[in-house]
Amino acid sequence: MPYVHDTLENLRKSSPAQTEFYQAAEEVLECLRPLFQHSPHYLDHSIIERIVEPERQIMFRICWTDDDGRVQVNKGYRIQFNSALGPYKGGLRFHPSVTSGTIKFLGFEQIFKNALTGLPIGGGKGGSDFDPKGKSDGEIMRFCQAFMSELYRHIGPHTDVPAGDIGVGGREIGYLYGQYKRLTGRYEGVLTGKGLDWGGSIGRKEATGYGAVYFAQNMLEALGKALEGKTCLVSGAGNVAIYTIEKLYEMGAKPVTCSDSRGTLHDARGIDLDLLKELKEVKRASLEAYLEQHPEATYIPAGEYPEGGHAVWRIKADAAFPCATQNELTADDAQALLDNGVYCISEGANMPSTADAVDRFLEAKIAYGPGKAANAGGVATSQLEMAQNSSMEQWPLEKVDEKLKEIMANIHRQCADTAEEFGEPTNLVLGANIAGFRKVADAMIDQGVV
Ligand SMILES: NC(=O)C1=CN([C@@H]2O[C@H](COP(=O)(O)OP(=O)(O)OC[C@H]3O[C@@H](n4cnc5c(N)ncnc54)[C@H](OP(=O)(O)O)[C@@H]3O)[C@@H](O)[C@H]2O)C=CC1
Ligand SMILES: O=C(O)CCC(=O)C(=O)O
Repeated sequence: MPYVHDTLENLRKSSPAQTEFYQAAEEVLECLRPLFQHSPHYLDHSIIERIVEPERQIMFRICWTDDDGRVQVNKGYRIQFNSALGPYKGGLRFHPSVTSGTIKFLGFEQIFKNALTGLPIGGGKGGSDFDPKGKSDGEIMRFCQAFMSELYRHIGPHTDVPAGDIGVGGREIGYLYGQYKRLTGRYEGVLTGKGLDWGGSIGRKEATGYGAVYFAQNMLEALGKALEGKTCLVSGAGNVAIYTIEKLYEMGAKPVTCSDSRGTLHDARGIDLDLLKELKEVKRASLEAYLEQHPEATYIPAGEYPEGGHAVWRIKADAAFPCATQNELTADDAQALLDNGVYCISEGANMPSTADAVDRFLEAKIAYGPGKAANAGGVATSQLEMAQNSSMEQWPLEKVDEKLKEIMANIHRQCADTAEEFGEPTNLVLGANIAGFRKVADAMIDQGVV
């Protein structure tokens, strides 16, 4: 199919250093080949050339003062990728590894993820190369205020609604919101993930992790299995990992690992969730401190596997939940998981498996839920927060959780039905990409050449 090949070639030339974006685009476009055979009109409308090009990219300088009185400078980004289905929606990532390519890949994935939710939200993403680690509360606040001093010009409750991602949680959303309010004088739903007393939705903090577990449950139910009694591997120790672990316990499963950038924690009796929350949400400490209360657990420092593999994926289990970051799970890790009998993978993180790892899972025909489907519960609940803000309401947990369950079941059904329609019933990557693309592409055609 020359169109797919040519578009990828052009991207390779026009985005030379954006390897993660290229990886994400290649996966989506390769999955679309059977769709174009069946529906060539998408090619006549040049949808693939248009969909890989962001509608707008904003890059800006952030100057802030550290606790020693020195002026620090960081880069800020917001990408407004596609608004065919609604206002741009997607998180902000603060991490030293962030480049324009990182934000571009995340924004691209967000288009299809948001489409799969069935809610009226377009795709966007943003962030900075600012490193929150080791910074005081005052430094975090001054950085967030400086970041918002530029961002506020580009966002609004009906244009672009940012939220959290790596390095951006409730504390940062609070400082960002305060500065938006100061600059604009408006109290409105311009960010999601807000505090529950000032416009936040009950259940948003938990939603990405809970949603990834609901997605796993949907995949297992289709196979006549359940999560109850299963041993589970979780990577990461942040927002998504913590609430994945919480929901796994509620489902009667046993999560035995979590990890951070320094290493992996393995507690064969099950991770002590209260202690994990205290270490990560309150003290912002390293996982090693867990051993002070649980000396029988093991801590494996990162770098143990010289070929780039990760200890968290080398432990015998039934299901795995990658919840840390992109490309954290390599082909060797995938093989180790398969060799150890893992038959269900639900991705809480965005693009955590390398392309080769995804191929191994698809070849093995295990239950594999790609991030853009499995972790969509977070952004979906953000849209529920927007709906509550618009109507000046706050819904009870039961209502939010019921909707989240329904949305995740719907996403699973769409992915599975579309995979079936295109003759690969176990391939939810194909199903997610075609189902998400079709919604956005149809809306783009309806709205003309803009
Ligand atoms: N928050 C949300 O609602 C959503 C998040 N996601 C995705 O989920 C993933 C996790 O996000 P979230 O939990 O919010 O972020 P947090 O910042 O809360 O946690 C991130 C976790 O991942 C670890 N981590 C980050 N980068 C690396 C790295 N390069 N190597 C090893 N470990 C790393 C961190 O360890 P350390 O603290 O040591 O850096 C930390 O434990 C990301 O891929 C994000 O895009 C997807 C959908 C929604
Ligand atoms: O809640 C949101 O708006 C976005 C969450 C997010 O960044 C993601 O889905 O990757």
